[in-house]
Amino acid sequence: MMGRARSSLTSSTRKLSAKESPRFFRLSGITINRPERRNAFRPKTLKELSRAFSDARDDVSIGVIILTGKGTKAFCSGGDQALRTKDGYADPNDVSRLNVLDLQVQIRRLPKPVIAMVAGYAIGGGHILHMVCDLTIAADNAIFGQTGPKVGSFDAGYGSSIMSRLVGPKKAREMWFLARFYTASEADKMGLVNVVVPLENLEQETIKWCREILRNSPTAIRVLKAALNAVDDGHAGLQELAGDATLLFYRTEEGNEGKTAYMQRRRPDFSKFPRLP
Ligand SMILES: CC(C)(COP(=O)(O)OP(=O)(O)OC[C@H]1O[C@@H](n2cnc3c(N)ncnc32)[C@H](O)[C@@H]1OP(=O)(O)O)[C@@H](O)C(=O)NCCC(=O)NCCSC(=O)c1cc(O)c2ccccc2c1O
Repeated sequence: MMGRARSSLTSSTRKLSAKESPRFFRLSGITINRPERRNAFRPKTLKELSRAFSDARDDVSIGVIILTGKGTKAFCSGGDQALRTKDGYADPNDVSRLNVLDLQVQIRRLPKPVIAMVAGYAIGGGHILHMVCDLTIAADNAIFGQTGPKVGSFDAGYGSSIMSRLVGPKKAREMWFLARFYTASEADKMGLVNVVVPLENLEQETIKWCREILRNSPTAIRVLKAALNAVDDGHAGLQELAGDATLLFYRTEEGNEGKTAYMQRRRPDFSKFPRLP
């Protein structure tokens, strides 16, 4: 699969072939690498994931990010229950927190599309990670579900609200209250995923979707992601969208005139800029 290995995570960038890849058309693959634990995440895993997402965000040559799990048995089985404490999750000799919540916010607000590439189980906190991604490409062996009420946990944040948006309030109640597992084809019918493909085609299909996105305007996609999240994310969503407006303004002559005038100790001259209808 994608990239070079680190201890519990692989994070790498993968260039498309020169023919189809102008300089700015690249995708980044981030892999949770604990297949022996069905890719359950530890706090350390989450810190590494956060760093990898941050690197991919800051790399202006990266247009799309793929999040996946190592192997074909699981995308992610949620928080490592062996590291669960009374205050959250903790690596040995570290503080306890529910640190996956920070990663969910990071993915949600990252101004590039994040695609979950799911083979095998996407369960518990792992199921929520795929839901906060912008798109989900699922293999036909994928299985989706929450276990919270069975293992004494729940995610009443994005794990509930985004799910309800995706599958509707009745089905979201079913997923959480009964804690059943759903096949890829059931998930497809429920609107939890974008497409289901044979396992052997999963990576190829995901890259195909990335290429289609990469052909389109990065600014349009950036603003659309912020806009599609804005209402649900309240002030934080508005801040993201508003940040995009400021970013675009900074790139205009009008925006630059204000800064230049300040630096040149003169009054700004905005007279030549139209008051658009
Ligand atoms: C995912 C499974 C259905 C897979 O079943 P399968 O039969 O294929 O594999 P095994 O059960 O034999 O698993 C192999 C091996 O991995 C270990 N393992 C698997 N998942 C975990 C896990 N989450 N934590 C620790 N260890 C795990 C398993 O014990 C086996 O080890 P051996 O030593 O026996 O070989 C099935 O594995 C399964 O149901 N797993 C548990 C799923 C689960 O309940 N996840 C936790 C949900 S709660 C959560 O994720 C969560 C996290 C947060 O950070 C939150 C933060 C804020 C709010 C809520 C949160 C939250 O709910």
